[in-house]
Amino acid sequence: MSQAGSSMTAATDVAQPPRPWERPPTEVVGVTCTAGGQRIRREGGQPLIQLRNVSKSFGALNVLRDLSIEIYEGQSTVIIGPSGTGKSVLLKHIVGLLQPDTGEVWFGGQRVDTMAPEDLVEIRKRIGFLFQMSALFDSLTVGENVAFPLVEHTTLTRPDREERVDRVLRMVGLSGLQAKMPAQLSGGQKKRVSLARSIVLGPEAVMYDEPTTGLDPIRSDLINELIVGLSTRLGITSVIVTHDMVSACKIADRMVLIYDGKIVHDGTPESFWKTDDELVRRFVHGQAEASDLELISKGLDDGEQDRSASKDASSGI
Ligand SMILES: Nc1ncnc2c1ncn2[C@@H]1O[C@H](COP(=O)(O)OP(=O)(O)OP(=O)(O)O)[C@@H](O)[C@H]1O
Repeated sequence: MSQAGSSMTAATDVAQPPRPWERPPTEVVGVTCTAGGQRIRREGGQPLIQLRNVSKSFGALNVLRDLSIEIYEGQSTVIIGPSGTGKSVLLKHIVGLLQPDTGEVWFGGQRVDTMAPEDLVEIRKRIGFLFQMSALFDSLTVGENVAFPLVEHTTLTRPDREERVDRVLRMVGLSGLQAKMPAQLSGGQKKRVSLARSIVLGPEAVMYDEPTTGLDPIRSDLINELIVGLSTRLGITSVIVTHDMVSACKIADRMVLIYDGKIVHDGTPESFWKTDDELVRRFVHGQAEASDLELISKGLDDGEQDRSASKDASSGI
């Protein structure tokens, strides 16, 4: 009895840790940006891609708001931001899959958004696009999937195509899988086949839309290494949309945070972890906003009360 009494006293004396929304805003929690290791964040060359004052709405939804950005040759630029903030929409503007309501999009000194469809085909040969889903043709073999852009856009002979397919499959660590069907591959292998297809035409730039989504940490790391390798060894300009902060730290020479259709922070990954900007800190540390946490907490309180009320009712109290 006395023991129970003293432990109760001790429990009330112990200072309780602050609840998540009570944490001081400047407190650093979660990961730091060490995933890049010894990687040197590279300066880019000339601007290869430019969005100038781009605005884009879908009905009443304003997605991009007067957004301007220059993406530099040879650099890996990682775009981060909350879901639905327009990151994929931005990538689609670069390859001419979407046109801005106002503003301009340029690639390699050519204006993309007003380009005739036949010229756009030429631009798209210079830009690889790795979609969120692997988007492989299920009825074609791995080799046929990777060769597809060569059949569509080149006059290479079959042996030359096969030689090129072999080469890119070797680059992504999948040589010998030409005859497999996509259904026989793991998620990570499908991504790599898709990446091989994106680079088979020898593009100057590759757009990656959430390349590691759905992959385990080891397979994600393999994709990250490939992205870094393609950029540092082949000089491919990369634009990567991701929610994965570990990947972002590893891949990025430059990171850009889009919030509410605008760029709110732009710099090296390290600058994101050092900044005092509350919005940026919450995003990179994966901290929900206090107002959302309070709402969830209130909802859980209600749920708890409902549960104990229904337990009381079923036990006849
Ligand atoms: N073709 C379209 N027609 C109508 N609405 C669209 C279209 N494309 C995108 N949107 C809307 O624009 C908003 C931004 O979409 P987007 O895919 O760019 O978001 P995101 O930042 O990439 O999000 P996530 O991180 O969840 O992938 C979303 O609300 C989406 O529903």
